[in-house]
Parts: sequence; structure tokens; C-alpha cells
Amino acid sequence: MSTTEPLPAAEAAPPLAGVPDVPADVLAELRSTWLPRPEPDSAGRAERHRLAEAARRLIEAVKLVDPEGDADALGSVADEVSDLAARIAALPSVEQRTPSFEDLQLHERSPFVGAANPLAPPMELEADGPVVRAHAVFGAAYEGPMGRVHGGYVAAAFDEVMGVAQSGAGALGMTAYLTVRMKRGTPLHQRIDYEAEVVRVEGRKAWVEARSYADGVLVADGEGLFIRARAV
Ligand SMILES: CCCCC/C=C\C/C=C\C/C=C\C/C=C\CCCC(=O)SCCNC(=O)CCNC(=O)[C@H](O)C(C)(C)COP(=O)(O)OP(=O)(O)OC[C@H]1O[C@@H](n2cnc3c(N)ncnc32)[C@H](O)[C@@H]1OP(=O)(O)O
Repeated sequence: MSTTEPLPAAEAAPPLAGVPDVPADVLAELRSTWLPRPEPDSAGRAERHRLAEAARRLIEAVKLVDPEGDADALGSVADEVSDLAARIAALPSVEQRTPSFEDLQLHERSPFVGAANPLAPPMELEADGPVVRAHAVFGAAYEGPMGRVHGGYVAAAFDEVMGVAQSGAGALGMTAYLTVRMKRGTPLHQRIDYEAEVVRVEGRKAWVEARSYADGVLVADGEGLFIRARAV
């Protein structure tokens, strides 16, 4: 399998005992903060996404630049980037106005899926009935062990995918705990595929299981508990 191919579609599984049958429109509403990723609603937002993408390339380039190269050239770009950061900071900020619905969506702002967030790889999400699938390519900035994703980011990516998949319980809650078994290193620079789904629901608690794959090979799996807020 090539490194860019998605996982083969899973065979239709029977509904899991202890998991409610949530209507498709309710699932879609609960997941709408993450997916589907809409087209930008304005020219400004499209340019902000382009800026975030450029900033991702900047982060990658800074992580990889050789300190044994030309120190003057490094100093010069450090000055330029510093000036650019000041120019961007001088533009109007979203924090100076009331955020719009679109500003608040996770597919806009999240550190994993957010199109406007340069820290986001960005991860792409897809709904497949009760299952949520995702994929991401992690660049050099995410490196922990040589050539592999830092374990904290491995776990955080699971939190994001499971956070969306908890919608299969018919509600959204906070992560109470998350256990991730890292079976192999998660490689940088290649597509990592994720799948997650709710396996059990009891009252306000929903348990979610997830797996990640590189080139079709399982690299990590885990489970998490999500607890929704008490009704007020
Ligand atoms: C924006 C759209 C999404 C909106 C979803 C709504 C909320 C999500 C919030 C933000 C989402 C933002 C971004 C989403 C991005 C990614 C998704 C991932 C989600 C997250 O990344 S989110 C951030 C990290 N997450 C936290 O920041 C949690 C901090 N924490 C708390 O906010 C509370 O701690 C809470 C709510 C967990 C529980 O509080 P609580 O007051 O409801 O709990 P309470 O005492 O009533 O216990 C009731 C029963 O749960 C058992 N129980 C309680 N805690 C447990 C634990 N930790 N482990 C095992 N069992 C536990 C008790 O033992 C009892 O069990 P029993 O009933 O059987 O006796």
C-alpha cells in the first residue's frame, strides 16, 4: 500500500450493544464543529488559511535549518521573520471583536484540525456512520524520537479524533481519561490514518476506542472516557 492511500473501508459492523442508535442528523449536528470542513466564508478567511499554511512551512523550515550554515543568513531571516510577526500582530485581531460562529469552530481554530491554526498539521476528518476516520501527516516540528512523532502529540491526536467520535453517544463531553498504547513509532512525513468509535455508554459517560495506522500497519491504539456536563 502506498503511504498516501487511505485505509480500506471497514466492513459494516453490527451496532454495538450499549451504544445508542443516534440519528444521522443528530450526529451531523454534534460533529459540525469539526466536520465537514466548509469552504472559507470570506476572502479574508481564505487568506488567513493561506497565511496559516505558509506559517506551517515556516515552522518546518525553521525546525530543519542547519545551525552550521551561514550565521549571517540565519540572522537576516530571523530579523525578517521577526518583522513579519510584528506586522501580522499589528493587523486587527479576532480577540478585539465578538467572535463569529465560524471563528469558534474547531475546524477553524483547533491545534489538530484548524485551518487557521499553524500548529495543526492539519488533520482531516471524515464521518463514516458511527465511526470517525481521520488522517494527518506530521512534519519535523512534531519529532520526538528521531523520525517519529513525539508521544505527547501521538496521544493528543487520539484525543482529537476520539473527541469527535464521542458524538456517537449522542452528546459531547470532556475527556476524563485517555490511554494510548504506542505499539510502534508513529512515523513523520507520511500519512497516519485514524479510526475511532464509541463502544459503551452509561449515563453521562461514553467510552471511545481508537486506532492509528501507518501504511496500513497498526502503530497505536487506545481508549478514552468522555463525560458530559450534568444537566442544569
Ligand atoms: C466545542 C465542541 C465540543 C463541546 C463538547 C463539550 C465539552 C468539551 C469541551 C471542550 C472541547 C474543546 C475542544 C474539543 C477538542 C477535542 C476534543 C477532546 C475533548 C477535550 O480535550 S476536553 C479537555 C480535556 N479534559 C478536561 O479538561 C477535563 C477536566 N475535567 C473535568 O472537567 C471534570 O472532571 C469532568 C467533566 C471530566 C468530570 O466532572 P463531573 O463533575 O461531571 O464528574 P462527577 O464528579 O460528577 O463524576 C461523574 C462520574 O464520572 C466519574 N469520573 C469523573 N471524573 C473521572 C475521571 N477523570 N476518570 C474516571 N472517572 C471519572 C465519577 O467517578 C462519577 O462516576 P459514577 O457516576 O459512576 O460515580
